[in-house]
Amino acid sequence: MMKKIVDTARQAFATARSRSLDFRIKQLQAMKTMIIENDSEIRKALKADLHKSECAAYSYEMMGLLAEIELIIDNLHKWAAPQHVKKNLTTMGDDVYINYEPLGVVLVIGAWNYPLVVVLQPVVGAIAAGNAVVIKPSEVAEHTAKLLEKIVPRYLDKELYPVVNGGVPETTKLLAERFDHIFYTGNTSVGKIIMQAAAKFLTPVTLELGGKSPCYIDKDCDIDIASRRITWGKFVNCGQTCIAPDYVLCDKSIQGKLIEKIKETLKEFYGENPKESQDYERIINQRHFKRVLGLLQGEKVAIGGEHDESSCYIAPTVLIDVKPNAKVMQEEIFGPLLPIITVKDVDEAIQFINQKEKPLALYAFANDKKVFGYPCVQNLGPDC
Ligand SMILES: NC(=O)c1ccc[n+]([C@@H]2O[C@H](COP(=O)([O-])OP(=O)(O)OC[C@H]3O[C@@H](n4cnc5c(N)ncnc54)[C@H](O)[C@@H]3O)[C@@H](O)[C@H]2O)c1
Ligand SMILES: CCCCCCC=O
Repeated sequence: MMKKIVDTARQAFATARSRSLDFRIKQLQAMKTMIIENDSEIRKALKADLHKSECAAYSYEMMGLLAEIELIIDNLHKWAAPQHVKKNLTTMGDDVYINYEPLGVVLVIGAWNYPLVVVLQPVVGAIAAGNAVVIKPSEVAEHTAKLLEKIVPRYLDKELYPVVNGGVPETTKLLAERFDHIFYTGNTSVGKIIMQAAAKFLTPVTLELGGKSPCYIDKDCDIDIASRRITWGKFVNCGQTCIAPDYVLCDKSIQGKLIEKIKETLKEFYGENPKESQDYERIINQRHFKRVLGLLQGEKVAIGGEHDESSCYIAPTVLIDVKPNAKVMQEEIFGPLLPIITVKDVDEAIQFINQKEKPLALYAFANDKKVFGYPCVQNLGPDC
């Protein structure tokens, strides 16, 4: 079955219809229409999968996707045009230019945490570049996956852009086929499996993986702003965001104020009881609920800690006095737990981070223009 789907996409690509810029733009316009016409179905699916609010569904999933489609439609003719190249001694007798060619059949494998945008955004790019695309949503976000399987063929070319649903066995079978590019979003262990499968055909890959994203707060920076931005970045989508601040490193003298400010901000964002807030998401399933709860065991809770297995609810939780070798420090948390570890200065913070795996993202709140040799990230989250 997988072979048939990929062969059909390859034959459709061979007809060259996906190469025409007008065709690509029509497909992208159709995807835009699909999102707009199925707005309420999409919001329902995201609610069922992750308890996303209407506002979160639009702001974090649909808005970026629509903006990306519009940006590409507006610029595709310019971006896809051959680029002039200056001649040199070896090319002086030739017509010299760079011509952009589609790769062929692309496989897009998505993750469950932002199950619409993480799946469709790479598809948008692959269509714009003239490819056929086999679309594999995450089975973990089952409502969104089923919805994509239902609506995509109603709007897009069915042969060029098939949606394949299923779990590990189906994805494994898909990966046995030859693709011309694989775009995978998900955890690092599976990323290695994807890269191995691609290596068999020397297929190039794009791997959007996870990891730890430390946050450093200097004692002389604006704690109100830092805690507000960290609270947003950490607890949006119940901590299930690839680049969510994973843990905080700060001076002991500011820990108390930081906790107090995070508490205040949580109340403002989610009210007295986040469980009753329409704006607070849920852990995707019981397996991940148990995994996150396992990271909480034995740790000292400064805020939150409440949980309810039947609804996969874990309150926004801040942990203190966490040991550098605690379990919660060993793996990407991917849930609403925020450990705070005190350090005496930025050098100790750097040393701490360098002992661990290379961070995915690094957030620094400091008055210095540069920390860790990089420009400071000052704008995590809404500045309001
Ligand atoms: N860098 C980014 O842009 C980005 C964005 C979102 C999520 N992520 C990362 O993704 C991770 C969360 O996603 P996840 O991995 O739990 O998602 P997941 O469980 O949905 O897996 C991702 C995809 O891999 C497939 N898959 C799973 N196991 C497989 C196997 N053994 N062989 C072949 N295919 C397999 C699944 O079918 C799914 O389509 C986190 O680490 C997060 O940081 C990264
Ligand atoms: C706030 C939207 C972020 C989407 C990032 C995807 C990674 O998890």
